[in-house]
Amino acid sequence: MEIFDYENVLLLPRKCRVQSRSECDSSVEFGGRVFNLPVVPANMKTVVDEPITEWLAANDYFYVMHRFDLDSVAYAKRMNDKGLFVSISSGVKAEDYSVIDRLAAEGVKVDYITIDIAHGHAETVRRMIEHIKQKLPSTFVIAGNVGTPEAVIDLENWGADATKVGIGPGKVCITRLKTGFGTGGWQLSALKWCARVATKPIIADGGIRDHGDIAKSVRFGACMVMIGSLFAGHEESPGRTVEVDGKLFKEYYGSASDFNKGEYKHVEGKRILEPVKGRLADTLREMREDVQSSISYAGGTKLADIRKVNYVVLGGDNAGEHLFM
Ligand SMILES: NC(=O)C1=CN([C@@H]2O[C@H](COP(=O)(O)OP(=O)(O)OC[C@H]3O[C@@H](n4cnc5c(N)ncnc54)[C@H](OP(=O)(O)O)[C@@H]3O)[C@@H](O)[C@H]2O)C=CC1
Ligand SMILES: Nc1nc2c(ncn2[C@@H]2O[C@H](COP(=O)(O)O)[C@@H](O)[C@H]2O)c(=O)[nH]1
Repeated sequence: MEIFDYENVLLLPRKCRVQSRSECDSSVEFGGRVFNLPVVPANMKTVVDEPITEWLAANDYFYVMHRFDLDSVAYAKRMNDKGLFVSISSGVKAEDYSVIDRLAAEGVKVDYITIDIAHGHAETVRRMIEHIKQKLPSTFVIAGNVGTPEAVIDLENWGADATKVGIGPGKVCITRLKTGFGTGGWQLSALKWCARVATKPIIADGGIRDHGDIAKSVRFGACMVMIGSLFAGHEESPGRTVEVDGKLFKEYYGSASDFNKGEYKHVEGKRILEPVKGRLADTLREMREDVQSSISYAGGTKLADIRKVNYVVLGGDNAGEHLFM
């Protein structure tokens, strides 16, 4: 099996078919809606909050609200009242079942639910998928996180409408160090491996360091790409602003860090500082331009055309050119 990651793969251009990159369509259909970009900010407390998710929904970007210190039912109702689509997160504990029950009992419309736990290839996730499908049958269910084809096959068979792939590639992740497991360091080839068996959309989650990594994720099978660190350092990001030597930073911490959990138990995340880098809308505009450019290099006009390109693996035992997946 080939092992590679974002930093040692490059995609190969094909003859250009457009006169301007503005002709390239970066939009993606996901769960019955069309979004401007195949990109979603991570459902983490230092990445999204209510105002950011409102802005994303109102401007045709996909979002997943986090589930920490939040009344998800009240949040979903507020989004309903504003006429915005609802996309929330769920765990698998008793309190998460009661959230689903309340949403159903109170008739709250929920468009997307992401079941998001550390080790998503688990019977607990199977039971939660079944519960959501029974109580909220029209809700699109995303389940994860996983890192193997076996897990993708199981989650799909258990009723998930999409799976989220990535165990440990995140910038504030320490799962690899604490447990010895994960896809950190080979996330892109793990994605490729999972996409080969998937029959439903995959969200590639974690490890994106540059905008070009979005096109690489699409090339290797992602329909959507979840990003934390690249979004965490904006002026409106919810993380605390910290000044160091006259420079402004935003706090970015893992959902499984003691900073998020409030205690040091089963900690698999850390805290870092991200330099403040302007407004979120400007980054999204630049990402869109970069993805449009990626599509043009792929010799295409739409996102799916990126899937057709060849690639090279730079350095290491797997180095060489690859004609197809
Ligand atoms: N993508 C990634 O690499 C990772 C992401 N995270 C993120 O951190 C957040 C918190 O995750 P998590 O702690 O799972 O959520 P929760 O604290 O909601 O825990 C979910 C449930 O799963 C159990 N659980 C968690 N990990 C394992 C495991 N390895 N084996 C068996 N049971 C487990 C927990 O029990 P108990 O705590 O008693 O074991 C708990 O009952 C999530 O948003 C998650 O996505 C966390 C780690 C890795
Ligand atoms: N192992 C851990 N992974 C975590 C934790 N908190 C979040 N995450 C994952 O990271 C991505 C974001 O990755 P990035 O490289 O874009 O910054 C996020 O979507 C989660 O899947 C954690 O505490 N431990």
